Amino acid sequence: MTPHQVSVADFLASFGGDVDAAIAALRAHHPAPAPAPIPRRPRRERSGDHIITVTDLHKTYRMGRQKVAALGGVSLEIDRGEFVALTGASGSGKSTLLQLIGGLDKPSGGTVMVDGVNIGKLSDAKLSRFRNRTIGFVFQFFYLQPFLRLTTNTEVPGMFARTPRKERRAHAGDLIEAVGLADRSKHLPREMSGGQMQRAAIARALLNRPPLLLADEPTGNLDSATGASIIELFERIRDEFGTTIVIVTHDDDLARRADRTIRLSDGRIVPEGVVA
Ligand SMILES: Nc1ncnc2c1ncn2[C@@H]1O[C@H](COP(=O)(O)OP(=O)(O)OP(=O)(O)O)[C@@H](O)[C@H]1O
Repeated sequence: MTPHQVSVADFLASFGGDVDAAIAALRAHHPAPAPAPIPRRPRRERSGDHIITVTDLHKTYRMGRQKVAALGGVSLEIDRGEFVALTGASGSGKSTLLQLIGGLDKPSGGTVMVDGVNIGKLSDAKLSRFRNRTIGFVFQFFYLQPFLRLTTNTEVPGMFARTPRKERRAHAGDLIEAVGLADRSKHLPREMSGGQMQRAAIARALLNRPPLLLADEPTGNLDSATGASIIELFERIRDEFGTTIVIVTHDDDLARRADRTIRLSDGRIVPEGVVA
């Protein structure tokens, strides 16, 4: 034994045999390293195969006599397989734009094409079928059914799509595993953490194998480490399933991870390179 080496027994004895005190002293001496920042992935080449084309989109909300112009002529294209972050100050129109792309609300003017379909031309029934097949939605507050266990919660979009029970159950199981919740499949939402509930909501959004995933502040209700794991999950989904992902976010870490950021200001897109 060199003069600098001390046996475990001697080391413990110097704490009067108190193991917890010895561990605390070791931790203080070697603090846990700070989590490594998530490396920035190289920006992808755009394919030019547009899954979303928005042209001169306007949205004005009317509240009695008052009019609020939420979007004032937005045009954009998003490629198949792209991961895009919509950013901008509060009230700049991000959620409104996401809702119009998802067919959850009607524009006051302009068109939205998703997967080759002009969604403004669809009847309500056709739009609802189209949405269920083509778009997965993820929200800040998860919106899981509180009384359904994880497997059944994940199956819900398949019930609306009339997918045979056996098939949708098997796919729900695969997705639950893919989002890292295999050991929680019998849990109710209240028996899961916020990060686990968001993973569950993401698994559910993917059940009908939609080519497009829209997420409104998906990390808004999570701490930063949990948020980072959700960002990684989105990247994996984009890479493994080729899903196009569009996210509204205030989270700079999340926006930096996207292939492209589209910034809104007062209901319009800020041209790249311009400081809003
Ligand atoms: N249902 C509504 N009725 C009336 N005005 C609305 C409605 N929804 C949004 N607005 C207004 O439209 C504008 C854009 O709102 P939107 O929610 O799209 O902004 P946002 O950028 O997503 O904001 P935040 O980051 O705060 O969520 C805001 O001025 C808002 O007050």
